[in-house]
Amino acid sequence: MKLLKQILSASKSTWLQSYTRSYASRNILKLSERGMYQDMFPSSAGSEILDLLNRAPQCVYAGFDPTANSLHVGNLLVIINLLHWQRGGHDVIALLGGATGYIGDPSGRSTDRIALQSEVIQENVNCIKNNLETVFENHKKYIWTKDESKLKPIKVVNNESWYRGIDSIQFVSEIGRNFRMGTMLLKQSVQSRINSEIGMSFTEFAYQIFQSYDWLHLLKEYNCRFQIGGSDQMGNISAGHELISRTTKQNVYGLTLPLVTTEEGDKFGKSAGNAVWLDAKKTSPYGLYQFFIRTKDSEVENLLKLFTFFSVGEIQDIMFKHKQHPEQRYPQTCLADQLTTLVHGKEGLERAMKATEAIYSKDVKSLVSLSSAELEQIFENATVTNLLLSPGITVLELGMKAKCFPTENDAMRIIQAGGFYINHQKVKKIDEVITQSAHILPNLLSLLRVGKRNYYIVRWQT
Ligand SMILES: Nc1ncnc2c1ncn2[C@@H]1O[C@H](COP(=O)(O)OP(=O)(O)OP(=O)(O)O)[C@@H](O)[C@H]1O
Ligand SMILES: N[C@@H](Cc1ccc(O)cc1)C(=O)O
Repeated sequence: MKLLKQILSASKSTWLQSYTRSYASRNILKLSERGMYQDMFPSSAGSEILDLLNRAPQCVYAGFDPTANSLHVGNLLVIINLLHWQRGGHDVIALLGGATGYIGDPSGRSTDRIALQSEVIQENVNCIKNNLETVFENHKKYIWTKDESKLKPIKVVNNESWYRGIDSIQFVSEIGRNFRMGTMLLKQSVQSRINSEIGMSFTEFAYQIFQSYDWLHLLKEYNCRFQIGGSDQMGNISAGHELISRTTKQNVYGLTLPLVTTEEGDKFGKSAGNAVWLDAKKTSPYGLYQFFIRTKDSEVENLLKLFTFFSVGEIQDIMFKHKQHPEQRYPQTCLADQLTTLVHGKEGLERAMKATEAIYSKDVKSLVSLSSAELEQIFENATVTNLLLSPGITVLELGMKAKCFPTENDAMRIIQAGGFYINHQKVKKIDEVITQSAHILPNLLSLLRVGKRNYYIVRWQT
């Protein structure tokens, strides 16, 4: 019983003992009026939780497995919920699954995950840590309008740090004993897999034990009584609740959030291949901004409630304004502005606005300040060609070399009819000579357009 005794007697760390400040609203359950919660565990614990929240600041955690080198918009909802806890004066822990990343959470998956190499896991842990810290920092800097010192810093922990020293025989013998096979088998994540043709590995079956032990560890170390996660985490959260009930006298609680889905109803996930990423190298600030700008009118109020820090009253005002002038897409702009700022800071928002202008303003000035990577990201469907700037090359030759036209006849007809643009400027003369000063941007690129929206990028080699 050494392992259990050790963990049960661990001293509470000091950062949780400084409950001196008082906050106006600690009641995190109030967020249910914004549609923030899907489920609560135990389901009858509402008044108990309310009592605890009102009595003193609490500690909450959410975990993120390093299955990719960036978090995404689905995870962002979990982060935003953590931020609400922080704003309410509570202690927030973000757990990086440096150990659980080797095991693989079966929740919501139809097949076993491919095992990741340790260098990949390490790299992913670093990237996700960076995502989390950036969002919390941007929130403090740009969105939280009150006294900065009132936000307690988040604590980022990696579960690899406590599994490293644990003996596997001792773990199975002491912790495994508290799990009943029948209960484990009944979990949705197991049921959906066990009867399938491919089945499920023991490794993934055992995942719930590790997430449960994490919670027990955090409870002992930091008095962490709350765990949040997407609704696919309910099975793991209830397993943790059971382990803690069996081994301690303490009550703990889980809250799950609705899953953010695509229009087709699929969960946005790291490994599902449809993610909108928080890392600017994977989804540019412009891409993130546009993702929220494209929100349908029928969904935008919902997303404002879930993803922003506007009060319910402010959201009603925004929607009222929208009813007067729906064509202005005001709620979508509020959503995109706040979330781009949260993820990429003010500078990221400026980059996104600059890119939007580059596409919609049709002014050459809007292209001049963009880097080559930015231009290629904005016009992501454009064909990119590398060309040598040979003296005397004409508009017609350029159009052909950049693969803008199928035949020379088409090229001549379209250019002379006014359907060809270089850097947003119409060019009609097929024999006009291309020069660096007139047709090439300072970043040695030219943006060609045929018709309204067929873009081609030329990277010039001089
Ligand atoms: N689309 C989503 N909507 C809401 N929460 C989500 C969504 N995707 C993930 N989460 C939540 O984010 C937390 C971290 O999840 P995790 O790191 O495993 O990401 P994931 O995207 O689900 O990864 P994977 O696709 O590899 O399973 C979990 O609580 C999970 O439920
Ligand atoms: N299982 C979670 C991540 C997680 C990992 C460890 C934990 O202790 C908690 C949560 C997921 O895949 O979404």
